Amino acid sequence: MCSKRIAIAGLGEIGRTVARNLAQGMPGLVLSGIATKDRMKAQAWLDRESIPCPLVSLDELPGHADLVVECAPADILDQICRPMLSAGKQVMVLSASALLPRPDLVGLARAHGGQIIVPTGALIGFDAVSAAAEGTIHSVQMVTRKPPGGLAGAPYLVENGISIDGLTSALCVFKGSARDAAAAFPANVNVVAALSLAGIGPDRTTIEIWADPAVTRNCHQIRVESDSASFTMSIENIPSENPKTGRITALSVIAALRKLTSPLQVGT
Ligand SMILES: NC(=O)C1=CN([C@@H]2O[C@H](COP(=O)(O)OP(=O)(O)OC[C@H]3O[C@@H](n4cnc5c(N)ncnc54)[C@H](O)[C@@H]3O)[C@@H](O)[C@H]2O)C=CC1
Ligand SMILES: O=C([O-])CC(=O)C(=O)O
Repeated sequence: MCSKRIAIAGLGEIGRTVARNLAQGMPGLVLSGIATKDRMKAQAWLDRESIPCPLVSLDELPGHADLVVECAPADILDQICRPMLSAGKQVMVLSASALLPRPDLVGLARAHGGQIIVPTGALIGFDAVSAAAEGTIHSVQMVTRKPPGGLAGAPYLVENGISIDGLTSALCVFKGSARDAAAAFPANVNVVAALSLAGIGPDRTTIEIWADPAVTRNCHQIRVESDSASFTMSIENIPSENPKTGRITALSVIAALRKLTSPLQVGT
């Protein structure tokens, strides 16, 4: 049987870990292409890691892959998804915040037999949330606490003149819907965007975001009330070299990729 060809768009924190794992060998999957901004830097990294893989442009991805892992800046989500979905292929989307204002991409997938897969990423418990969503979920509330460096530069902070430099105690910088949070913090709370898609949608899912100098991890707490169960989940993510991104995110992608071809699937 032919292996499923997996390409990566964005060779940063997540992309490099996924590339390394695919290159080391994952049953039924093969690393087939990488699209990156800086080709020279990417080629030097591939050489150092002894990973043979073609570097391709974003519009060449459909010719090289059955599935693209999108782990690039949010503003190029469209450029990655459109060609793949129009060709009836799959995209695993990490920039979930950028997906919320683009329901047309789901329409495109539907029209052409393509698929968008949003992995659990840096969060937890999408199995329980999506199971509860088969019944009636009354509310999904999330609280995120990050070290200030994990929120630095977010558009909402800049536009509203909110300084988080030199904080000595926790500051609530945002309270509102997942939809508004995703627009306000596009590179910081993809987690709540993904959670909203698993559950009751971006307008009914709520989040508080705290800049907290007392934490060293990206901490997320979720409370779900539904007609089948009430549950509280929390995760404390160790930041990767990119302080915005928890280390577990790339591992979630690898686990989701492994499920695509595994003879045993565990979890919803
Ligand atoms: N869903 C989730 O749970 C999570 C999602 N994310 C999101 O995943 C995405 C990737 O995160 P990281 O790997 O940490 O980011 P990163 O900043 O480390 O890597 C992004 C890479 O994309 C490359 N890039 C820039 N422009 C490009 C272009 N035109 N074509 C191809 N590549 C380009 C950059 O050079 C960089 O290497 C981000 O949007 C981030 O916000 C991050 C953490 C958790
Ligand atoms: O959602 C994100 O973009 C990243 C995040 O909170 C984490 O890694 O814990």
